[in-house]
Amino acid sequence: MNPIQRNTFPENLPKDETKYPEIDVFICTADPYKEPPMVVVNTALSILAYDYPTNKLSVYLSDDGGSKLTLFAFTEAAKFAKHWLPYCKKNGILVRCPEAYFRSNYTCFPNTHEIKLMYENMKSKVEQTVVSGNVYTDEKWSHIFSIWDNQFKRSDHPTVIQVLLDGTTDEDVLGHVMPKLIYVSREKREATTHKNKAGALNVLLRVSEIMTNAPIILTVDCDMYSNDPRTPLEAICYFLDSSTDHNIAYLQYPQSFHGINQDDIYGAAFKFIFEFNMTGFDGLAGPSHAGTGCFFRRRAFYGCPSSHTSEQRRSQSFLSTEVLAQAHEVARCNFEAGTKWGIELGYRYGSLVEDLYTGFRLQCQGWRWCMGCLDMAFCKYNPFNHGLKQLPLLQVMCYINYALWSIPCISVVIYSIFPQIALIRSVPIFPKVSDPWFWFYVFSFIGAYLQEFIELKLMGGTTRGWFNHQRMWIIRCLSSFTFGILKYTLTKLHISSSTFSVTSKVVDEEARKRYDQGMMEFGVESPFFYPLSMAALINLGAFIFGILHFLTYGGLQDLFVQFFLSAFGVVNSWPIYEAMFIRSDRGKMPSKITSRSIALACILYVAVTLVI
Ligand SMILES: O=c1ccn([C@@H]2O[C@H](COP(=O)(O)OP(=O)(O)O[C@H]3O[C@H](CO)[C@@H](O)[C@H](O)[C@H]3O)[C@@H](O)[C@H]2O)c(=O)[nH]1
Ligand SMILES: [Mn+2]
Repeated sequence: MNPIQRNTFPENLPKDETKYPEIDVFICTADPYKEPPMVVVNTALSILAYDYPTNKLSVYLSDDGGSKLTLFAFTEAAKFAKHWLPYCKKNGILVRCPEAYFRSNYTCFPNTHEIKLMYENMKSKVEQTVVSGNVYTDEKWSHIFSIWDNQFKRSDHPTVIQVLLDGTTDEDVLGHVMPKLIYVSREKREATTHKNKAGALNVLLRVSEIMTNAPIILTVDCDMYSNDPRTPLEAICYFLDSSTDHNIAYLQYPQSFHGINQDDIYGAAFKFIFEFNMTGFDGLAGPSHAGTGCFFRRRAFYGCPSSHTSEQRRSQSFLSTEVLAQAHEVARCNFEAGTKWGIELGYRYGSLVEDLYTGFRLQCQGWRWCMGCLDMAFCKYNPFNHGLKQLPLLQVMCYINYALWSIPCISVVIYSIFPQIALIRSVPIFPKVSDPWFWFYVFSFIGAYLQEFIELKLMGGTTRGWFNHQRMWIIRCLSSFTFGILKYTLTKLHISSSTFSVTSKVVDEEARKRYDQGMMEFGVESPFFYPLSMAALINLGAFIFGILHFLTYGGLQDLFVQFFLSAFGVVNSWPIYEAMFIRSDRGKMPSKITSRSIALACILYVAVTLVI
């Protein structure tokens, strides 16, 4: 209704940098094999190298993988940072994630080659360590790995907190103070639940409060490097500007994905969310929170805008034994028992999409700006009930749109199977072409698709990109959304439990090449493919039947809508037919899935025909 585009003018910030607020940055990682430590290190380096007073910047790494491999990678990163930071700052480098920088078309400076060599040495050292699983390190660091004894398990271990750059004695090669870098792996015990990412962030909230207590917090996923070193300066423009609302709880940067192929075959850029929905949300009560790339006011986590928390500086050095002991204490796994953490304090629990949910709850408290979605739709503080009491109606509708994101899959499943089977049985179920109601279907179909097309075009998308986007939506409905709803139902019936399964960030070079050529991957034996390939087969059968019907009896007046749906299904299923019957590369559909899908499609057909 009232989309907002914003601009900042960091050049107008006070010249006196001592007036800038301190920033605590939280990076989360959870698995050294799905999230290779080098990916995490690159993200951290892009942030350590920010153009921001280094004595005001502290980077905390939360390692839910409890991995000495990740810690080792960070000890190496701390050493490399001493060269990387001055290199970037002196030469005004824009991309400060070394991997992305060295992959780009970079300009050569006198020591570029030397730095590149250093980076590559570090990379191969870390990658070899990950493969071997054995850490060999210099004397300076070796003692910090002793905690990984035989008893130390990923799901059962004490808290580990290691200060890797302390902000005082650690200087870069030019003698400048470095930002602080702190590794935190919270205590894990098998008997306690750990609340996934929200739990990890709440531990970092408490640990950082004890150690540095910066009033501004930035949260980042481990694979989301920062692509602009001036980001924190832009962010503080909002927090320091006395003319803006003091109730700004958070400032969400859009996620932008690298490595997406030309026509985005997986519809993975989520431009709708970041370019369209966010600006619209902003015109209401503020954007939704998207998990990563978000600056928060620390006090937003502690209550309503009017409530006050301690923002005073601590007198003790953050390296003192007392401070470290306290930090260990608040990272204990049963620290939250009986407290309001996760309910009224910090990141809110109860949804696998802690980001959307926490943002929504913060806005409900009066803060401005800003299978889990279903948790959010049906929990105590759902948008319908809780939201309507606190937020404008349109804002609530935006959240309902996200909360019920997966529900349209019910109609997609129905529309991809039943009209087609009815077509094969020559049973008309939609109005004939001559019936005025036929135009209702034409209008709905064209209306929905044209709107999406225009919006994607306005965002600079290609026509193929739009086609892929709509195809992926159908694919998601027939796979992840359907399974998501099933899983949610089973969880609510206590037949199954919900878990946060971390997305793998490992790049398979062969699959990468296929992706660049625009080929989809079906190469794993995933049950997700069954509904998809069954629907593809049923649509193909119906389409062939429709053609035969037309050739034998002429006109398809009565069955036109059904024929159109199956033709549309066939066009959308093309990559699935290729994967089932034509391709021979490793990304093709496993033959077991193909044969089972054929059998299941036949069974479904017979079962439905017995009913209609
Ligand atoms: O127990 C856990 C589980 C996950 N993570 C971290 O959470 C982040 C996101 O996990 P990922 O597997 O990459 O999930 P995505 O679905 O890609 O993440 C999107 O969706 C999440 C849930 O809405 C948001 O938290 C993320 O910011 C957003 O990028 C990663 O850095 C993980 O290391 C933890 O720290 N602890
Ligand atoms: Mn992710």
